[in-house]
Amino acid sequence: MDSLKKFKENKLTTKELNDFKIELHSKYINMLQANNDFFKSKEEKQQGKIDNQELEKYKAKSVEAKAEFKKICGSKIFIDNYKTILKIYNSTTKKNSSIILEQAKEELNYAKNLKKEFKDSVKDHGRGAQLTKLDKVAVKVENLKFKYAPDFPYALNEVNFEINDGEYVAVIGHNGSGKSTLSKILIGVLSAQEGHVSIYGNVVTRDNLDQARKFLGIVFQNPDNQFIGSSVEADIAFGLENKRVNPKDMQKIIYDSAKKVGMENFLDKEPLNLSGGQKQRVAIASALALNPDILIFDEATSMLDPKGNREIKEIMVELRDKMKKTIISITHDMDEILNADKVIVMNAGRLVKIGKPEEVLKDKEFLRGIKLEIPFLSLVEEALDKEGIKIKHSQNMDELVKQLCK
Ligand SMILES: Nc1ncnc2c1ncn2[C@@H]1O[C@H](COP(=O)(O)OP(=O)(O)OP(=O)(O)O)[C@@H](O)[C@H]1O
Repeated sequence: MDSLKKFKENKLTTKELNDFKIELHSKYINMLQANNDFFKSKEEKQQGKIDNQELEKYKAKSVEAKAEFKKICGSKIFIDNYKTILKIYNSTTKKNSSIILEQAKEELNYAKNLKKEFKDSVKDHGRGAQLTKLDKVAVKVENLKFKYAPDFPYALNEVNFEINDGEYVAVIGHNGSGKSTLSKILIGVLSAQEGHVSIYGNVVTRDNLDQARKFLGIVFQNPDNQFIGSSVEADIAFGLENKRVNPKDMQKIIYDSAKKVGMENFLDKEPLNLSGGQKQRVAIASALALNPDILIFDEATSMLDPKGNREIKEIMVELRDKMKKTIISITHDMDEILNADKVIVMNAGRLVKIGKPEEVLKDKEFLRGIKLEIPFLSLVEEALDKEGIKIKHSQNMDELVKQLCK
């Protein structure tokens, strides 16, 4: 049988491969969560809040989650497929002419590496990229198209945008508009079928993905499942240890990163006893320790109470203003767009608007039409405008009040 035919018979479909990557990601997150719950229950047991039986339940859940993660890493559909493809690939003599086979090997190699990389992708960014900055544009997305499977509709369709170095960009859109898909592509969990992502002028490919990721720090939605260490200090240290940072330098890096988010007095605290906002601050400190240029906040405020939500938004602004970081915030929270330099509006997989917040907010009917809520502040500005009171766009209520009281 020729190798192409053999390959076609053995190939994972796009859908199977994408499902595998997503499942792997989700099992990994579950494992972290269960691990944290177990840590927390140990402390609660010491404090006499729960009994041994309860503690054992948490332990069992954590063991189960670890086993599930291991299971998916070694899942038959994946390993068998990978081995078969490799065997066919290795036995074929006309490697150069067999482009499909070459692509298949790459694709499967990539998926295989994911299990190694996932630990890193959560904690381990910005470790001094080896790729050179070739451009002032931090992130450029060109004609990006992505489908979860060939017969599915496009989850992303001809998406184009640029994010300049030092810019704060909010990506908004109703459920199903493509925000999560875009974020998964930016952090390299999924790869687009068409189009490119460039980071500082480097087109991201499978070969340089790991290096390109070093420019990125990521803060996820759920503050609880981003911890690995048993104290704030250990947690921030985790990524540094992985990068084999000289232990002599670590103390200072940990302290400085914690200080940037106002957590320097919490270094010996157990992360799970912190508030949601504080946990997210530690997650930001862990990312900052590796000095990434770009920070992606993936719905990072959505599980926080109003205080935590405010804290994190303020930190995002500070990171841009004081540390000149590029901020990409993928969010449901329309209020957040007021802080941004640029807003990207997604709808049904397409980028439907891009511009400064005041430009995007001009067309309120359009935003309402794609089921987006207008920020309260803009409604106030609109009402004032109708009364003939002209004011500049404000980022928050304090600014608005100041303008009115001038
Ligand atoms: N794993 C998947 N398999 C198949 N289709 C998917 C998968 N994940 C998302 N989709 C589809 O892709 C499209 C974009 O979804 P996506 O999750 O990126 O949107 P979103 O804007 O992040 O939505 P939400 O705010 O609800 O998270 C939707 O039509 C969705 O149904």
